[in-house]
Amino acid sequence: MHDSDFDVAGRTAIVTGASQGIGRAIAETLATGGANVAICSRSMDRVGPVAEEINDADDADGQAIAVECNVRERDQVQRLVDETVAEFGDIDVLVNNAGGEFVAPFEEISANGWQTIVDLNLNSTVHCTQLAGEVMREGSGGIIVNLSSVNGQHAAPGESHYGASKAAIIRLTETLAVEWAEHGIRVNCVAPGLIQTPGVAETLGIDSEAMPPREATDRRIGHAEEIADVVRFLASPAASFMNGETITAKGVPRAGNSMSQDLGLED
Ligand SMILES: CCCCCCCCC/C=C/C(=O)SCCNC(=O)CCNC(=O)[C@H](O)C(C)(C)COP(=O)(O)OP(=O)(O)OC[C@H]1O[C@@H](n2cnc3c(N)ncnc32)[C@H](O)[C@@H]1OP(=O)(O)O
Ligand SMILES: NC(=O)C1=CN([C@@H]2O[C@H](COP(=O)(O)OP(=O)(O)OC[C@H]3O[C@@H](n4cnc5c(N)ncnc54)[C@H](OP(=O)(O)O)[C@@H]3O)[C@@H](O)[C@H]2O)C=CC1
Repeated sequence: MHDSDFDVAGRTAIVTGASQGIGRAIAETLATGGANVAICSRSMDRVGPVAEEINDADDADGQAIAVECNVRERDQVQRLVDETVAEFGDIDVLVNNAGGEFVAPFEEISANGWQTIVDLNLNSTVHCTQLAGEVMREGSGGIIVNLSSVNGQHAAPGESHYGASKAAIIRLTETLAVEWAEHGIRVNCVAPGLIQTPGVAETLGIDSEAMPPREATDRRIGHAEEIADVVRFLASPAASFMNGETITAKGVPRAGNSMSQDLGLED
């Protein structure tokens, strides 16, 4: 009989942007599975309590450290990598989760506005992947999971900067899967549909109290934990034959951009 291996126990994972939302759920899920996690956000006041909560939790076997790091700044990413190695000895998994956007028509996005979103989503992924990847290449390989979006796969109005940066992440994932296979590094990607997070609540004003449970199969907005579980799969040996892939997680399959449908902007 085949014994499946979804185990992440004993691994060390960096999760960027983990003070709330999807990143926080990923950190909690990996730690519950026994992984040690190094989590970051721009503010120690916000990310520190998440690490404390993980370290205090009875059901999380893994340990957590919090690092203040703006992933748009390469020198700060280097410190995140160095502190992770100093604390846990190695980096097995990198989850490039930190990201964000504002919604605006293309003609109203200034040069700095465009640069900000590309830096936040794409260039931050480059910094983290190059610097953590160096540790992985010098060691015994590793696993990288990038966060794209259905907006990186399909067009949506007001999302030109975000969509372009998230589409680029998909192609970067595919390219690195080819380039770094010889180093024992797997690189995959998750493309979520609309997920209820504090960031989305802030951007779109969606009420988090009205969420149907995860078991519901109707048209609905997703839970952060439903993305975290996909990431945990990709971070485990069960995904050993997956490299360069993008897994879409958007609930009931529909053609086109599910987000605008979720928001009632399309049938
Ligand atoms: C069909 C429907 C589907 C709708 C589909 C909806 C999809 C939702 C999917 C969700 C995806 C997510 O990532 S959810 C998570 C999203 N949540 C967040 O991103 C919340 C956090 N947001 C932020 O921190 C900010 O919004 C963000 C801009 C990203 C970073 O802020 P910063 O302080 O670094 O930057 P700022 O200095 O404020 O701004 C930098 C430049 O950007 C410009 N800028 C900032 N906000 C702007 C705005 N609303 N409109 C125009 N321009 C803007 C500023 O004017 C500046 O340019 P100049 O004036 O020229 O200097
Ligand atoms: N929610 C959704 O519907 C979807 C989300 N995604 C993607 O999933 C990821 C997470 O989204 P979501 O959880 O909704 O986002 P949130 O806005 O809820 O959380 C974003 C997290 O990233 C951190 N962060 C933001 N900027 C930086 C930075 N420069 N450096 C370090 N940390 C940063 C924030 O912490 P702090 O403010 O403390 O710095 C926070 O912890 C993003 O890449 C997003 O694009 C993709 C598709 C859909």
